[in-house]
Formats: sequence, structure tokens, C-alpha cells
Amino acid sequence: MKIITQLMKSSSRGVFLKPVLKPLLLGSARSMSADVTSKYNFETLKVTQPKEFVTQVEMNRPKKLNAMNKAFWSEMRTCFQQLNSDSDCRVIVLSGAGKVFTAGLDLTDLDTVAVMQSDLDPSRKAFMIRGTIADYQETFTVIEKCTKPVIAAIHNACIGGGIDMTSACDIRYATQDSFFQIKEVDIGLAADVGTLQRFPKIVGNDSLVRELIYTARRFHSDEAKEMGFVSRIFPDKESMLTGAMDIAEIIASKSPVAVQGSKVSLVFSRDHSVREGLEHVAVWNQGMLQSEDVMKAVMAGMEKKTPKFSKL
Ligand SMILES: CCC/C=C/C=C/C(=O)SCCNC(=O)CCNC(=O)[C@H](O)C(C)(C)COP(=O)(O)OP(=O)(O)OC[C@H]1O[C@@H](n2cnc3c(N)ncnc32)[C@H](O)[C@@H]1OP(=O)(O)O
Repeated sequence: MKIITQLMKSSSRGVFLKPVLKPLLLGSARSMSADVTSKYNFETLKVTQPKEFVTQVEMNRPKKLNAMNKAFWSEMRTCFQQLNSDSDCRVIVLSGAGKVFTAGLDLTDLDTVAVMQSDLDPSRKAFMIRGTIADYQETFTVIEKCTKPVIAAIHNACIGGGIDMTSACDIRYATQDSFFQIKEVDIGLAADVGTLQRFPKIVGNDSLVRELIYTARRFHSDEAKEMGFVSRIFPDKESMLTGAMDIAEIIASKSPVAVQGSKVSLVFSRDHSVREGLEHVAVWNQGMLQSEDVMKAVMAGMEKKTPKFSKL
């Protein structure tokens, strides 16, 4: 705060700063890279850049209701690791192609169940299964590790793995017709790729969370909003994607240093005490407050201009 005050004082006094700041504030006009499919070439995901700095990741197995097969579990990890270091991406919209958002784990994909059915000695089999579970956990943890905010745009069914996945996202929007189901107990397993860890922290109603997990009952968009799992409901998929893109565009226009630092701090603070969170953000900001973005943002605010921030 002290640094900002000093900046504001010195810049309002010192007109000499203005010629230096003007180009910083306006930034350089850059053309949008429309086609990103060559750098993101996946079988189960379609990656596009609908707006500058906004990336859309669409689960793309519509005929299979975007059920999560072996390729999906691996491609999601690669995709989000790549996006994390892509300076053309500042925010991600995650959606599903076709009739439903996702039907969860692909129950027909023999590759995903093969490991459970091998003839190995039980302990060796257990070690193998443990490795697979860890890989699958990472498939959604990469969403959280990716410093760019991820907006889930959910329509129709969001089942099983869909809840694990969207619980790792930053913002969740849904269509009026959407429904959700923590379905793992119905297929004989305790959810193990994030729902039990992240969903309760989002919803904050322990009794309701346990009811939904133990019964695997469906809950619909209105209930999802009431419990705080989704923050906005749209009449249909088209209006939801427009709404998600509009919010994404606003986020993408902000300082990437500030937005991504905020995500890192929010994720850290969720899993730590207030004291530890404060300490973490102080150490983080002892570096980040020195960013040119602070000066650009403050000056733009004072001059009622829209700042343009350099790629991060
Ligand atoms: C280490 C592992 C970590 C991960 C764990 C994850 C666990 C989970 O995700 S548990 C949940 C698994 N998913 C399900 O149980 C969903 C089952 N499907 C449904 O409830 C319905 O299909 C759905 C509500 C999604 C859609 O219903 P609708 O009436 O519109 O369509 P259907 O006629 O039921 O289905 C159409 C065809 O899609 C096939 N299908 C549906 N879900 C899956 C799936 N999860 N995996 C594979 N295939 C699926 C369904 O069999 C139909 O196929 P076909 O008969 O050939 O047309």
C-alpha cells in the first residue's frame, strides 16, 4: 500500500513520469492469434482462443457424452500444464461439446479398468492402482496448479468425475437445465479424485455434502446455486458461454500479475491458517508489488484510461 501511495504521490507531482508512462499505459496493439489448434492438438479436447488472452477448452467426445476415457485423463494434464506456461492465455473457459457437460468416468473404456483386473499379487496390484489414482488426481489438480483462473461452463449432466473436475475450477456457471450427481457410491467406490476434498470447502454445509455423497442423489441448478456450488445460472448453453466469455474478457484485461497472484494466494489460503496465508501473500507480494503493472494500473485509474498489460 505504501508503495502505491508513493507512486501516486510521485506521479501526480512529477510530470516527467508521464511520457514514460503513456506508452506503458496504452501498451502495444497486438493481433489475436485465432488458431491455437496447432499448439494444442488433442483427441478428447478442443482448444480455441475466442478472444484475446481467453482460451476455451472444450471436452470433445460428444457422442460419448464427454465420458472420461484414458486419453482424456492424460490429455487434460498435458493441456493445463501447457496453458500454465502460455503467455497468450490469461483465463480459461472449460465447457463440454454436445448434449451434456460430462457423464463422468467412461464406464466402457477397458483401458481405465484394466489395471484393476490384472492377475498381479495384491500388493503389487495395489501399488499399480495407487499410481493410476495419483495420475488421475493430477488430471484435476493441474486446474488448480494452473495460475490462470478457470471458469467451468456446465450444461445438462455433470456427473461423477465432472464434480471432481469442476470443484477444482475457480468459477462455476451453469444452465437452468443442468443437474449434478456425486455418483461414485453408485458404482461402488469412494470418490478419489478431488470431490471429497474440494467440494465440501466450496459448499460449506457439511450435512448437505454428506447427504449428496452418501445417497448419490441428483441435485439441480437451483439447488447448486443455493448451496454456492455455482454462482450464476443462465437460460441455455449459448447465453452461458456468452456470459462466461464476457467475464473471462474482463479478467483477461486485468493485470496478469495481480490476477494470477490472487489465485495462488486463494488456493494456498484455502488449505492453510489465516496467519500462514497472510505470511505467504506478504512474501509473494514483496516481489510482485515491484511489478510495472502496479504503476500502470494506478496511473490508468487516475487518468481514467484502460491499461494494457504486457504478457506474463
Ligand atoms: C480412478 C478413477 C477416478 C474417477 C472416478 C470417476 C467416477 C465417476 O465418474 S462415477 C460416475 C460414472 N458415470 C455414470 O454413472 C453416468 C451414467 N450415465 C448416466 O447417468 C446417463 O447416461 C446420463 C444422465 C449421463 C445421460 O442420460 P441419457 O438418458 O441422456 O442418455 P443414456 O441413454 O443414458 O446414455 C447415452 C449413451 O451414453 C452411454 N453412457 C452414458 N454414460 C456413460 C459413461 N459414464 N461411460 C460410458 N458411456 C456412457 C450410455 O451407455 C448410452 O450408450 P448407448 O446405449 O450405446 O447409446
